[in-house]
Amino acid sequence: MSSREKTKVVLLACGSFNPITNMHLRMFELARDHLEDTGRYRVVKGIISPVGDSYKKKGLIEACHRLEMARLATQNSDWITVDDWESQQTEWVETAKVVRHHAELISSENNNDDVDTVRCGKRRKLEQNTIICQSSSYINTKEDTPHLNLLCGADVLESFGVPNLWKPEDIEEIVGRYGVACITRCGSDPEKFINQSDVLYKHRKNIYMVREWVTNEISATHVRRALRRGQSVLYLLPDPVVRYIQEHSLYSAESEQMNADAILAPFQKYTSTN
Ligand SMILES: Nc1ncnc2c1ncn2[C@@H]1O[C@H](COP(=O)(O)OP(=O)(O)OP(=O)(O)O)[C@@H](O)[C@H]1O
Ligand SMILES: NC(=O)c1ccc[n+]([C@@H]2O[C@H](COP(=O)(O)O)[C@@H](O)[C@H]2O)c1
Repeated sequence: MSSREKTKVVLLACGSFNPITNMHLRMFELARDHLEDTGRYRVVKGIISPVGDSYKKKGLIEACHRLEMARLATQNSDWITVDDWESQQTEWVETAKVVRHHAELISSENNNDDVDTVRCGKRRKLEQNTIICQSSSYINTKEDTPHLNLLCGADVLESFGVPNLWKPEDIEEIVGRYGVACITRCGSDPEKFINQSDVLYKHRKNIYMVREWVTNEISATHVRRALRRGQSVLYLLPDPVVRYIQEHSLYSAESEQMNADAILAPFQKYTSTN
């Protein structure tokens, strides 16, 4: 399959990134390798979308710091970017809505590309939604619009089963319409979980299981704990992130108590309507 025939994919990771770790970055590399190894996909972009402060997770520090650390971590990447749309919303945004927002952006950007291709006067043939621009031998089709996949760890997939955490229609939309690239994580058994869930089993072909053979339990929770105890976090996080944390004295016993008495936004939202 030539690279032009491959489906373009954008990987979107939603999470706390409190703080961003090397494992978060590695997830993107693993998923890109896995998808491209199939010979059917070309991963064109990775997006990191830190959750907003109104998510109310215990120990969640301000989004401005989490965003800045994510930006520092990806400053040398030529394909992973950070997006602040989600974190700028006044209320917590369901992941399905975040995915939809980015899918719409990608679609509108791609449609603009079509218009530009036509406007540049190089259009030779318009056939079955296919615009062939001969001078650059660039073929742009409606099918060429990159497809969005949610990138997550197996714990997020398994959290779909937690009562009042996810709306069933959101799970259906994320898995059925977009698809998920899921990185294995110690202590999780995503294949078993998929088999036990009717909706995940129905859409199992849209779930790309990405195995991390070098089992790696770098977690943001562990990093925050080490920081509270004055232990080194070097090599767990990108160096500029370590420096940023030191400069701003982030992550203390006090910051870990943030939202300690709050109810996580999805529970607040879905429990009260039941
Ligand atoms: N070691 C890991 N292996 C696989 N996936 C991971 C790993 N660490 C984080 N992820 C994934 O990265 C995404 C963003 O993670 P997020 O920051 O929300 O949680 P986290 O890193 O598990 O942090 P915390 O420890 O604070 O819960 C999630 O999809 C999560 O599953
Ligand atoms: N119903 C939902 O859309 C829903 C529920 C729980 C977590 N999430 C998202 O999952 C991500 C990871 O959350 P945790 O850091 O709590 O694992 C966050 O971006 C959060 O917004 C979404």
